[in-house]
Amino acid sequence: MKLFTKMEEKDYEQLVICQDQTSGLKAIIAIHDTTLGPALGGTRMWNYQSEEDAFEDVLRLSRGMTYKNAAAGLNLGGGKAVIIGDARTDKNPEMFRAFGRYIQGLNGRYITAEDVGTTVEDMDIIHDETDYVTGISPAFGASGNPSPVTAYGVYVGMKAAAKAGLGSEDLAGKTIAVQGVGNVAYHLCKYLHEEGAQLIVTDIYKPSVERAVSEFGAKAVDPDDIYEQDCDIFAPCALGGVINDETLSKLTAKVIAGAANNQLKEERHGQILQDMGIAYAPDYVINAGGVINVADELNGYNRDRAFKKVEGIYDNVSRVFEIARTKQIPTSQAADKMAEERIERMRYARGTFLQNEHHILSRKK
Ligand SMILES: NC(=O)c1ccc[n+]([C@@H]2O[C@H](COP(=O)([O-])OP(=O)(O)OC[C@H]3O[C@@H](n4cnc5c(N)ncnc54)[C@H](O)[C@@H]3O)[C@@H](O)[C@H]2O)c1
Ligand SMILES: CC(C)C[C@H](N)C(=O)O
Repeated sequence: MKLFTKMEEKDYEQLVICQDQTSGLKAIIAIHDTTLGPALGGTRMWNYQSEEDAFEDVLRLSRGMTYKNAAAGLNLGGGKAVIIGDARTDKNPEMFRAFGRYIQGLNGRYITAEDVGTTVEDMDIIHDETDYVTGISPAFGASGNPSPVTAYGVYVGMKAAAKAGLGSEDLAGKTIAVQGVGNVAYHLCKYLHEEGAQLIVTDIYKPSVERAVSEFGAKAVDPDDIYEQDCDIFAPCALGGVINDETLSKLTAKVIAGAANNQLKEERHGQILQDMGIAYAPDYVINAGGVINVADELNGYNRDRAFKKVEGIYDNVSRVFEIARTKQIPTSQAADKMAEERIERMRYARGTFLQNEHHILSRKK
């Protein structure tokens, strides 16, 4: 892989490769853009097939965080980290201590949190080595697991998407197909069930499916069958790239709104969704609840304030649909436009020289 060519393509600032033989740590931190502030984004632990896959993933995810944080109105740039390994079998405390020291070495350029494969407990261990970590235990006055808050954001964002695509934000009686019922989607299903939606669920991990069936009366289907289910809304809540040439022809839903990052396999799939008349709530706009919640820790965490900010996802998703409608562009492009314009405006606004710069981390001192 030609790393510099890759970095130049989307203007990445920095890649940090971390290795610690004793603990088995093999990690990559990618900092995409720090125009708005320090790069905040989670750490994913995943058993990548190849090192190249890990680089591809961390690069894509870190850029996604630049757009997510910008679109959410946060004074934070975008970054992400991946640890190569099996989250069920390869973890040890020393691995996260070593990783925490690498983060500390970046002196606040990168702030981490949870992502797929990492937990509050892992963040607490990282916190033994650095303050540049969020999503740590409430015992530290912090916000804990971001997943339930992400789910709340997806729920309110789904309502906005339903209004755009189905003419009403009321989800009672609507059929919603949920792909992956993990940490976020479990809580999402709870909100949807309470509102009276009919749920169809799938997961490669059977106990999660059984829980959704018994608690929410969901209908269970095999993972490959989820796309063609007769439904109003498709909610991708597992991994990325699920909206692609193969799956598009199977979809019956009029709305796509879910938690997964990087749902579109390629940018052109956003245009295809528009041509098909499917209302797509761009992933990084609708799933920003977790990062909004952990970012609140930088001000001294307040749960009510964080939830209030997360409620703003309804307006943000609506705004994206409005931009898409007036400019006649896909919602994926409308979201990019919204995020890029904010970054550009702030690039100018923050150009004035200050001897003692005040920024989001100044509050942590
Ligand atoms: N946790 C958060 O706060 C947060 C915030 C923003 C975005 N996200 C994104 O949302 C998604 C879900 O996050 P999570 O924290 O719930 O992760 P998770 O690992 O708890 O849940 C994902 C679930 O998807 C299942 N899955 C994996 N491949 C599948 C497949 N092919 N078909 C069906 N199910 C499959 C897994 O078994 C798991 O139960 C991820 O893409 C994550 O990056 C999470
Ligand atoms: C900062 C985290 C809570 C990030 C989260 N995993 C996301 O993708 O938004």
